[in-house]
Amino acid sequence: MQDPKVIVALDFNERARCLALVEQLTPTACRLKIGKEMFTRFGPEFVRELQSRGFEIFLDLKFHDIPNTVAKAVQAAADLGVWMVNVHASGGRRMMQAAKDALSDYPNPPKLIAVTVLTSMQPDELQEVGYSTELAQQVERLAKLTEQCGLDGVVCSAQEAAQLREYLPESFLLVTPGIRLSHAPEDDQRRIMTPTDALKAGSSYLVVGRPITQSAEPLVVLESINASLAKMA
Ligand SMILES: O=C(O)c1cc(=O)[nH]c(=O)n1[C@@H]1O[C@H](COP(=O)(O)O)[C@@H](O)[C@H]1O
Repeated sequence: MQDPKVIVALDFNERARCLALVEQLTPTACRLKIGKEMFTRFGPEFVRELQSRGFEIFLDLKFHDIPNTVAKAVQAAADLGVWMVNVHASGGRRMMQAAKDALSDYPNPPKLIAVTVLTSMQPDELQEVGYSTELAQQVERLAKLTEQCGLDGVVCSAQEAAQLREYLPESFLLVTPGIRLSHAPEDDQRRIMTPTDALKAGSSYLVVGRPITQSAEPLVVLESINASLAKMA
């Protein structure tokens, strides 16, 4: 597969257990995501270890800080040679532009994307933290702002993908976590969708964690997702 659609979210507290899973996967079948848990425990060295096995890495640290701090953090991610890195769109225009500008001198910069509204959030929780906008409207607002700032795409739930695709070009990446196979538990996710529905709705990449990592047969699950997506091509 030239451009695998699945990004496997590696959220483990043990390096060895994580590597035992990674050994079953191949860079042609998926990319890998390292997030806050593993990066805080095992640091950049672990990212390099996975890269040395040929995997492209989405460094999911969701930077959200003052523009200068986020710009420097994004440069640190670029120096690490990751494929993708993210910030929170709610950090605002100046923060996102600073992050984008910080990558301008890199010949092959990571894809820079922004989180709109976390896929674990549901409408009442958004209201509770002070947003009076409808959830889908808030996603749309932040996606438009992200595009205006020149970033490569957004993280959103696949439930919003079709709506966003109405005015965002194919080249603008919609990276969608909250992917669940039918009948699987939603866990702490709230806005979920199956892999094929997500792709149909316009997702560019699917972030899949527990449905693969907690499965007794992770490779079988990954291969069956890839096969179902391939059928749609
Ligand atoms: O940026 C992300 O990757 C992300 C954004 C979001 O809105 N929701 C979300 O679940 N994620 C990440 O995607 C992964 C989803 O994992 P599972 O719920 O196990 O499939 C986790 O590593 C989350 O940190």
